[in-house]
Amino acid sequence: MAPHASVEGANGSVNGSARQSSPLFTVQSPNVVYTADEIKSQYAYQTTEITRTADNKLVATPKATNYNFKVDRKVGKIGMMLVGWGGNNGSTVTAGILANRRGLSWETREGKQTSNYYGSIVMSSTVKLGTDTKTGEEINIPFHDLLPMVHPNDLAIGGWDISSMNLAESMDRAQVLEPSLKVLVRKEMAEMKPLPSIYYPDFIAANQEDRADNVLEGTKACWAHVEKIQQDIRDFKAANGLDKVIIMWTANTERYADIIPGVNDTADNLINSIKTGHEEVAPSTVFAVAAILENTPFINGSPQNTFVPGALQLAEQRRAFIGGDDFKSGQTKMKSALVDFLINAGIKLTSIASYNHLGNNDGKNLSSQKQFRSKEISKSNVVDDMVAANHILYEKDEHPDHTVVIKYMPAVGDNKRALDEYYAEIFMGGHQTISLFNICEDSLLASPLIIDLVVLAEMMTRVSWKTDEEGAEYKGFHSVLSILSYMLKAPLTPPGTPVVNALGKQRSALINIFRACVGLQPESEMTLEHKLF
Ligand SMILES: NC(=O)c1ccc[n+]([C@@H]2O[C@H](COP(=O)([O-])OP(=O)(O)OC[C@H]3O[C@@H](n4cnc5c(N)ncnc54)[C@H](O)[C@@H]3O)[C@@H](O)[C@H]2O)c1
Ligand SMILES: O=P([O-])([O-])O[C@@H]1[C@@H](O)[C@H](O)[C@@H](O)[C@H](O)[C@@H]1O
Repeated sequence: MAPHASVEGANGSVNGSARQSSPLFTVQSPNVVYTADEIKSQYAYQTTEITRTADNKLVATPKATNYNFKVDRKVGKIGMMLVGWGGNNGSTVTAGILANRRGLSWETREGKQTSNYYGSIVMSSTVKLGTDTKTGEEINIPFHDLLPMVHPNDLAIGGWDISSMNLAESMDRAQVLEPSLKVLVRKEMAEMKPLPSIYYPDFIAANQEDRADNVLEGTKACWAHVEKIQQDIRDFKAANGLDKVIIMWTANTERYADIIPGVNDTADNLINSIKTGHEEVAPSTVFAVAAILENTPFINGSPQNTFVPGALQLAEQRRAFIGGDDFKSGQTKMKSALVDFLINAGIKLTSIASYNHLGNNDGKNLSSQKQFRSKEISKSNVVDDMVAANHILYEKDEHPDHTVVIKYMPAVGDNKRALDEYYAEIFMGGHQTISLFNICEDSLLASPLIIDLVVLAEMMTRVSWKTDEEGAEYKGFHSVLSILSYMLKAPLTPPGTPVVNALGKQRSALINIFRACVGLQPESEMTLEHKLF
C-alpha cells in the first residue's frame, strides 16, 4: 500500500501556468457551506487551559472555542509593488515570474532548465489533506490548493527604486540569472522602470549613494512623500485594472530608528513627525504609513524597525495589514529548524557561531556597522523561544553563546556563504559538534519568499472571522500578520503576543489556520487509524 499520494493541483499542475479552475477538493461537513462567492465554516478551536492548585500543581483543562470563518473565493486582479524593485531580489523575482508565466526553458551547462517556483511553500510544497478511505494512503495536495489563492503568474508587478536602471539592466547588475534565461525576458524587463523613490542618506550605507539617481526631492520625511507614494499606488492600480495591491519592502537594510516619545511612539505623533520633517523617520516607515493609509498590505523583508510603535498603532486603527521582518532565506532558516530539532531532542546547545560572507549589494550595504546591526539583531533572536521553552536544559535567562558575523566579499557575488558551528552537550558529559557549510544563492532563495509573502498576505485580505455571539460581525485578522512568520527571521506579532521562531511550528500554524478556514481540524499526525488494531 503506497503510504502517500500527491494529487496534482486544480490548475492541472503544481507549478503550471494554467489558471485556477474548480477547487481541488471540497469539505463535506454540516459545518461548511460553499457558495459561488464564499466558503463559510464553523470551527471548534481546541486548546488546553492551564491553572495551578494551591500547592502549585498544574491542572490542564480542555477548552473548545467556536469560531465562524468566511473566505471570499473571488481572487480578483492583484498587483505586487516592490520597494527596491531594481535590486537583486526585485529583479530576480520579476524575471522568475515572467519566465514561469511564459513557461520558459533555457539551456544551462547541466542541460535544459524549465521554470519553476521551487523554494515557495505556497507553490512547491504539499500538505496532508487526509487519508483515502479505500487504500488507507495519505493524500497530499499542493499548498496552493488549500484555499483560493492568487497564482503568482497573474501578479502585475511594479515598484520603486532609488536607482534609475530598468529591470533588464538591474538583472544584469544583479548577476544572478543565466544569460540564456536573461535573453528570453530581456525585452519585457527592459520596459519595466522603477518609480523614483525617497532617499534619506542617513538610513542606509553611504556606499549606496552612487546608485541614487532616481530620487524624489527631499532628504528627510515630509507629507508630500506620503502623498506621492499613495498616488503611485493608486496610479498602479488604475493602470493595471487591479482590485488590490500588496507592497513589499525589498530595498536596502536601514539602520534602526530611535523610538522617541512624542516623535514615533503613537500614530498621531508619527504623522506629525512626518509632516514636520523629523529626521528620525525612515523611508521604510514613510512607505508603511502611505500603504496603511491606502489600506494596502505592507510587508517588510528587511530587518530594520520599520514598524515603530506609531506605525503599528496606525495600522491597528486603520485595520490595515502589516508584516515583517527580514526574509528568512538561508542561514537563519536552517538555524530555526536545526535548533528546534536539537533542543526538542533534549540536546543542550551551548554555542552557535554563525559566520557568513556575501558579495552582492546587500553585503555592500551591510558592511556599514549601523546597517549590519539591524541584521545582527534579526539573525540573533531566532533561537530565543526554543531555548526558553526547555527549562530542563536551560535555567531561566540561560542561553547558548550566539555570535553572528557578516563580511562583504565581492568575489562571491549573490552566492552567500554561510558557515555555522553548533556545539552541544550530550549524555554524560559528551559533546556534539555540527559544522555546516551552506552556499545560499541569496536572491534565488529570497525570491520565492517574496512570492509567498505576497500571495499569503493577499489571501488574508479575503479571510474573516466572528464568534458565535449574538449579533457578532465578521472581521479581519489582527493587523499584524504573524501568520507570515515562516518566511521571516524576526516575526512581527500583535503587541503582547509571543514570538514563535521554530520553523516547524510556524508552518503548522499557517497550514492549520488555512485548514480551519474550510472547517478542518489540524493534522495531528497521530494516525491512530494505523496504530489501533
Ligand atoms: N536572501 C536574501 O537576499 C535576503 C534575505 C533576507 C533579507 N534580505 C534583505 O532584502 C533586501 C534586499 O536584498 P537584495 O539582495 O535585493 O539587495 P539589493 O541591494 O540588491 O537591492 C536593494 C535595492 O533597494 C534599493 N533601495 C535602497 N533604498 C531605497 C529606497 N529608499 N527606496 C527604493 N529603493 C531603495 C537599492 O537601490 C537596491 O536596488 C535587503 O535589505 C536584504 O538585507 C535579503
Ligand atoms: O536569511 P539568512 O541567510 O539567515 O541571512 C542573510 C544574511 O546572512 C546575509 O547578510 C544576507 O544574505 C541576507 O541579507 C540574509 O539576511
